[in-house]
Amino acid sequence: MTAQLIDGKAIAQSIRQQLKQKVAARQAAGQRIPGLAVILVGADPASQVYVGSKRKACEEVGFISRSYDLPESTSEEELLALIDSLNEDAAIDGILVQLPLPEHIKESKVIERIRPDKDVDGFHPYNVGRLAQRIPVLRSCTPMGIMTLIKSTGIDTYGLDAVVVGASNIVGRPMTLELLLAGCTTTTCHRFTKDLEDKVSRADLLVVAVGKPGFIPGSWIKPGAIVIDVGINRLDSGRLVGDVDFDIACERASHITPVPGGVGPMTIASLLENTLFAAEQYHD
Ligand SMILES: Nc1nc2c(c(=O)[nH]1)N[C@@H](CN(C=O)c1ccc(C(=O)N[C@@H](CCC(=O)O)C(=O)O)cc1)CN2
Repeated sequence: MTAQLIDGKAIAQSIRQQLKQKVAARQAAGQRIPGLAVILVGADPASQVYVGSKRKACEEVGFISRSYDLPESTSEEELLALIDSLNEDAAIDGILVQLPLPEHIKESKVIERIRPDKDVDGFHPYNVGRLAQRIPVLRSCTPMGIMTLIKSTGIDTYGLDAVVVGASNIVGRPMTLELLLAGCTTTTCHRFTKDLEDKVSRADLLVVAVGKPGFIPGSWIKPGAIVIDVGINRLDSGRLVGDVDFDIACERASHITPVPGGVGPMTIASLLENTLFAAEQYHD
């Protein structure tokens, strides 16, 4: 078997195209243009790339894009004060603070300061709690994008055995909640999980978000499984690879996401979808 590639780059592009048309229609109807504020603290090179892509995508669909590049030395109080002012800014529908933050700033405090109706990252405990209670509103971008990719395969998720490897707040935990909502029997694996191979090899649907190149050997993949690789690892050669041994996994899986061009672009497409959602549902 050779797996079918799930083309996140193409799907994300089509979402951006649809959003562009919706924004143009709002403009033609004399409605307000949605606004997204993107905050970067420090100069982490990967974060700079991701923030740059978010701002570019924002402008491409016609949103108002506000950029705040703050020095590494920014205090927690200064960042919270900026969030307070954006919370009250009527032109801004979404506030995104790029993670990770410098160590002297407490992430949970920053996330909780963003008003839940402007939390387009979907990280606020209110929004994660809504997802946990099956009444999602603003959903975490990477898991939301992954659900769009899975839907694009046309496969019915009800009753599938799903395994999520990684239990971060950004991906693993909200991913588990999304899959539960989609009717999967879901196992979340983490650093204390015993016999990972046993869990992974039973997965009809596998999501891996660990950040270690080749962490999951291809031989562990259940024949016919759907494999979603969230990892983005840059090798010394400069090549980007995922967390799954792609070549062997391709021989066993039915569907697989590539790295790059799989989950990454969907994170950004979901952020834009959330920003329009916030404008329409909360601020119009
Ligand atoms: N506030 C947030 N911080 C972070 C998030 C997030 O959703 N919100 N997620 C990750 C990083 N991330 C978004 O910020 C992200 C990662 C990767 C991509 C992407 O398009 N990747 C490309 C490859 C890009 C490259 O050349 O390096 C791909 O996979 O094709 C977009 C966004 C952590 N922080």
